[in-house]
Formats: sequence, structure tokens, C-alpha cells
Amino acid sequence: MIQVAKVIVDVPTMQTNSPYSYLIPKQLENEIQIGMRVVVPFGNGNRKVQGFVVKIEMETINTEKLKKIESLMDLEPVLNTELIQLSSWLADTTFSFRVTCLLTMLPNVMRAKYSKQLKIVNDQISKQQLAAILPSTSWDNFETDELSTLQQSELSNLRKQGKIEIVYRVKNQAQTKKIFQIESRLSVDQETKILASLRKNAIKLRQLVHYLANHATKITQTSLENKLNITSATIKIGEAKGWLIRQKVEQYRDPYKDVKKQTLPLTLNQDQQHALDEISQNIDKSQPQTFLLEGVTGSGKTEVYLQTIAYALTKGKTAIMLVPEIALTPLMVSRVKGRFSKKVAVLHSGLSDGEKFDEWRRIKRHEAQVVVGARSAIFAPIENVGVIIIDEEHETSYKQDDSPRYHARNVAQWRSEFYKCPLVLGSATPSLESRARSERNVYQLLRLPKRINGHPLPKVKIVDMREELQAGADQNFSQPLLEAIDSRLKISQQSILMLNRRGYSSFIMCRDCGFVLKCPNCDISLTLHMDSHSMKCHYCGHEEPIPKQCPNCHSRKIRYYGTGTEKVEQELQLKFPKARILRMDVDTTRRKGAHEKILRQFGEQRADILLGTQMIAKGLDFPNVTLVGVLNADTALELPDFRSSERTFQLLTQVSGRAGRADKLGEVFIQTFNPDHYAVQLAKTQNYENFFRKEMYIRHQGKYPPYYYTLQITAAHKEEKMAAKKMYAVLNELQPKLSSQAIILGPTPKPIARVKNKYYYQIVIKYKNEPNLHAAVTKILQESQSDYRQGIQLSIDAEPQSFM
Ligand SMILES: Nc1ncnc2c1ncn2[C@@H]1O[C@H](COP(=O)(O)OP(=O)(O)OP(=O)(O)O)[C@@H](O)[C@H]1O
Ligand SMILES: [Zn+2]
Ligand SMILES: [Zn+2]
Repeated sequence: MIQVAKVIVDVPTMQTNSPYSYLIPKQLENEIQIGMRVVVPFGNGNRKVQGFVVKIEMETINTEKLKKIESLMDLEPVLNTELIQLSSWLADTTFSFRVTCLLTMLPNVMRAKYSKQLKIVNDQISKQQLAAILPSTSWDNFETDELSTLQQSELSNLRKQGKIEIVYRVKNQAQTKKIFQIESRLSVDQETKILASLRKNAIKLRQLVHYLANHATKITQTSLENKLNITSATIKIGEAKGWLIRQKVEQYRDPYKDVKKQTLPLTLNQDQQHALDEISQNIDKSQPQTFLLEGVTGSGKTEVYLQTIAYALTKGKTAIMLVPEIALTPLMVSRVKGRFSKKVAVLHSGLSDGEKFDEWRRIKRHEAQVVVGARSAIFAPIENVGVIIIDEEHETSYKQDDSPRYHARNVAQWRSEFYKCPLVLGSATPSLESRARSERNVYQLLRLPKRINGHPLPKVKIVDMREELQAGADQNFSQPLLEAIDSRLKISQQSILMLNRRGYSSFIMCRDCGFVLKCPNCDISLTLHMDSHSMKCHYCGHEEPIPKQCPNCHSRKIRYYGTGTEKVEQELQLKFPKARILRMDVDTTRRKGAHEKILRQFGEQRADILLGTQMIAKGLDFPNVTLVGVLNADTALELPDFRSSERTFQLLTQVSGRAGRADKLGEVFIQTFNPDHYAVQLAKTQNYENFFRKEMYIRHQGKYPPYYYTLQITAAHKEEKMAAKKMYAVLNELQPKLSSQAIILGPTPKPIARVKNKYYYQIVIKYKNEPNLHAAVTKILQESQSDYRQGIQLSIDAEPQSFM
């Protein structure tokens, strides 16, 4: 019997989900732990690759043939056993490779290369002792895997005893942030003696000595320089003379240091209190129950989340709260930070890699008990979880588009079972899947049917744009909407206007021959961008100048169609010259912190109108907003996707909910070419229940989720026939293994068949119960390794959220 490590190796073209066994060198026997990364030899050439230790166990058979672990990459585990277990389930259910899952759980900078710095903790061992293990020249920058196993073992031991610390340093921009700290080595009685030894005109030095002799507390170098008006040169002299010690210390980057405003818990109304009680009981009983908190817009769901988190904290537990895309909801962060301040760590894509890394480490070191973040925050290395919350659970951004194609809701469910804690899914417009589960009591339904303080839902008017255009209105603004905007401007109330960009683009077309400018690489028209004065492809980034004449017939009547937020802004400004307008779209929010700035301005009523794309539909809570206008409700209804009605209903309901949230009445205008469509009609009354029934009926008829499961397999290749051929091969392999109840659609080209010069073919399988499907698809995934060499990319998506 001998101890071996089971390692998942990172080899891009030779992936496998079963770990390999490696021998553990003698010196590392006591050091190696599950969750560490290691360097191992792999394949015939014994190439060195990175791997994750996922198990350590005793083995008897044939250990002679095993290769040896080369070295450790970490001196402490980067993933705990829970997350390692989770990665195995994740790989299995999303049909992806285990190593991709493991890497997904780590912050970006941990996936990249980074180096480490050794530090002695509180003089617990001498520099000489440490130098005997590792020369001091390497302390600032060493690679664990370049050390001998003996060195690794000795350092690892010292770390366990708390005598040294290992500080991660990321090569590239994402380093831990360092500042210099000054500590005095002078006592009061030394002052006179030293001063006497200095020249009279060495004013700065004398000042420094005086300060040091009289101040024992540490100070940052910058503050000291400012305080005494001296330069770093003076401080360095002081250091050389031994008057002071200068030390680099790490400082966390805090992206939200400006959020200071504290908020106190509100007294809950009856419905809120009931919801809180039900969830809290499950925290007490350690029950992994999933709740669906269905509350109309402005019903106070967020307050329930906050008090649920507070409850978990009083029980000594932690909490995770997911929000759709946090860059869009800075208000939510300030609400959570306002309640739990330093206990909160924030993880989302708007942070720099360095900031994310720092927040991740604060969680890992148990310095943060509440994690707020977007999708990937569901992998936060937080332990002892007491409750998990997913706000706006219906949002598509909770599903990842790339491998591993996971849905955060499913991962949350797994972790809730692991920690035996409740999971709360909140929404005004729950996904059909979740609402259907609550019908069958898989989820417990909690309702907040009324707005806070009995405020009524806003009055919604549907404007038929067909009639309006006939009556001579212009493309974007109907008469009733213009009048409503005008009336708000007169009484200094605010308006929100949304231009729905989904499925919509501003393209240019020749009025003589009908030519549309398309991307040379993708099957999609180019979009006009006024800011850069160019035509851009939204899929591949291709960019070209705006043509002055038609490339096809040379006519000069090549014009712009469709509507961009920029154009609407100009029109609006012409109509209301005095109105202060803020525009929020991808172009105005590209820079870090731009979202926050625009919303702050609007919140402080320094603007009258907020004009934006879908990003303004969710989460905003401004009491002075009494008008919401949707300029074009229907663009998404035309998309070839069975969820297009659901998405339209959700969007219209969410954005309508921004009006009249406080004591002033709200009004909403929805401009549409499909005034009779049920998604538009039912959004008018925010009637989720009726929408749910109607849509369920349609899904049942069409055999779509939630009645059926869906699985999409896609092949991409430079040549169309290769992609098609692969999909027919997949079809032939799968078909015999499925029952007659399964429905296979395709192979067909995807709705957008060519992207970045690659052709896409897909099949979609709709099924209820197919016991052989999982194994068959897993086999296809394993075999796809050899396609890779032929340039075929195969992707498998269980429950895809988009069919475009
Ligand atoms: N119990 C309460 N007493 C008084 N005010 C409350 C209470 N609960 C919530 N509020 C206030 O009511 C407003 C709406 O609440 P909140 O934003 O939490 O609603 P929501 O359901 O999350 O809304 P949406 O889904 O529309 O974003 C907020 O300004 C909040 O501070
Ligand atoms: Zn033309
Ligand atoms: Zn393109």
C-alpha cells in the first residue's frame, strides 16, 4: 500500500474527466493537500503540465509504473473539498471538462501565472534560518514549482506553524497593492544625542529625527512625507542610519470604499415578515429548501433579502447573494454594503483582476461573511453558508454561454444541499421553469402581492404605433408620450425612457436597390456607430467606414434605418430644448464607474430624463420618477426563439415597475406595433399569473420547457459542409439510443449561421425522460477531442437560454 495523489491535468487537447494517479515524493508526503495545484509529467514526452489534486488515497496495485509529482504550485489549497466535489458534479451535468470547471472557480489571476513572496511573520524565525532554506535573493519572487521538494516541505512546515507567510504576486498588472510603512526605531532619550551629531542646516533630517523620537505608531511613507514636507530621499537616509524601518505592506484594493452610507433595517409589513419567518425557520432547521419569492415590482423584496442575510449572520453563518450583472445595479451593492459594511465582499466583471483577487482572498481568509456578485460569485470560496439568494432569478445572464455552460441557479441548489441551507429565488416575473416547480411544491412559493405602503402599480397605456404613424407621428415618439414627457418637465418630476435594443439594430440600406451592408465574416448586418463614425459587427468586431454611396448600385441614397439611443437623444433634445437628458447605453457606460455616475446624477435629480437600453429596466428605485416610456416594445417578439414572449413580458413588466414607487402616482406608455399580443396586454396589468397560465399552455402545445427538457449540440467549422457532416454523424450516433418520445430538431444551420468566418450547425433535442441520453452525450463529448484536431468545435448546451 502506498499513498498516491489523484490529479486532474490541464492538457487542452487531451482532456479527460478521470484523474491520473501520481506518486508523492517522500518530502511532500506531509505537505500535499487536496485542492493544491501541482506540476506533473504527462504523456510519452513527460511534458510538464499543471494539475489539481482532487484526492489522496492508498493504492496497492502496480504503483511502480506511476510517475511522480514534480512539485507543488501552491503551499496551501486554492480550492476546498466542497468546491472540488462541486466541480465533479458540474462537469458531469454541463457536459464539460473537469479542469475547465476547476479553473472557472478561481479568480482570473489564479488561472494565469503568478509568483510568490516569502515573509517572516513577527520575527518568529531569523533571516539566517530562512536563508538556509531559500536564499534571500529569492524571497521577493519565487516559484514554488522551481523549489526542490525538500525546500517545499520545509517552507510548507514553517507556514503551518505560522512563522512565515506566503504572499501571492501576480505577474502582469494584477499585483497585490503595496504601500511602504514606516516604523520608528528611536526613543525619546536618543533625540538630543542624534540631533547634536547632525549639522545645523540639515533641517529636514532634524525634523525627521524629532518626529521619529516622539512617535511610536506606524505611519505610511506618503503620510509622513506630506506631514513633514520631506522627500523619499530623506526617509532613505533615515533608513540607512537605522532610525527607522521601512516595510512594504499589502493593502486591499477596495472598489467600494466610497459607499459609506449606513442603512438600518425597516419594519417589515405582514407579507415581508411572513417570507422572512419562513426562510429563517429553514435556516434554523438547516433545511435545503428552495423558495420562490414572487413579489410585484416595488414590493420590498430587497428588504427581505437583507434581513434574511442578517438573520443568517446572527446564527454565525454566511450568505451569498447573486444579482444579474452587478455593473448595472450599483444601487444593490450600496444597499448591501450599507447594511453589512466591511462584512461584504463584492465579485463581478466590472472589477479589475486585482480587485477581484483581493475580494476573493478576503472571502477565503474568512474576513468577509457576505458575498454579493454576478453569476460566477456562486463559486465564491465561502464556507458555512446559511442562505443563498438569487435576485431577478429569471435573468438570462445567470446562464454562462461558454464552457462550462452552467446555470447559477443549479449550482446554488447544489451548494444549498451541501450546506443544508435555504435558497431564495426572487423575481416579479419568475422564469416559467421556476414558477412551474412551485406549482408542484418542489419550490415553496412566497408572495408579496402588493407594493410597499399600499402604493398602486403604475397605470399603463398601450400606444398603437400603426395608428400613430398614420396620424403623422414620427418613428420614435407618439403624441401621447410627448405630452406626458412635457407634463413631467413642467412639474419637475422625472421620466425614464427605454429603447429596446434586443433583436434590433441600426443598419444602413440603399433606398434604390435595397442593399444592406453586412459583415464580411458573419451573417449579420453591420451596426452604425456615431461615436466612432463607423460600421461595426457586434459579433466579431469587424469595423469599416460609413459608405457614402451604395457599394452595389453606386446610388447616393444609402440611408440609415432603425433607431439608436444616440439618435433618439438628439430628437428628444430638439423637442425639449430645456430638458436635461442622460443617456445610458453600452457607449456611455464603457468606462469603469460610468454606470454609477449616471445613476447618481439621476438620483440627485440633476437630470429630467434618463434614456437608455434594457440596462435601465431593472432594480432602479427613484422616488421622483413618475413616467416610464417604452419606445419600441416589440422588437424581441420577432426573434426565432420560443422564449421571446416571456422575455418581452418580463422586460415590459420590469421597466414599468420603475414608475411611481413612492408616494407619487406612476404612469407608463408602451409604444408597440403589436398592441394585441398577449405579452404586451398582460404586461399592461402586470398580470404575471395570467401570463404564466397562457404561456404554459403554449409551451405545452409546442412541447417546450418546462414540459420538455432541451439539449443543444452545435458544431462549428470554417467549411459549411464539415459542420453539417459532423452534426449528421452526431445525429446518427444519438438517434438509436433515444426513445420514440424524444424530438430531434435538425441538423440545421443556426439562425445566425456564420460568425467570425465559421459556420454553425445545430441539433436540438427535446425530451422528457431519456435514460441513455446522458451517457451518449458524454461519449460524444469525449470523442470530440479528435474533431478538435480537424478544426471542428463541438459544443453541448443543456437547457440553452438562447437559440440564436
Ligand atoms: N417594510 C418597509 N417599510 C418601508 N419601506 C420599505 C419597506 N420595505 C421596502 N421599502 C422601500 O420600498 C422601496 C421598494 O423596495 P425594493 O426596492 O426592495 O422592492 P423590490 O421588490 O426589490 O423592487 P423591484 O423588483 O421593482 O426592483 C424601497 O425604496 C425600499 O426602501
Ligand atoms: Zn444600391
Ligand atoms: Zn462579424
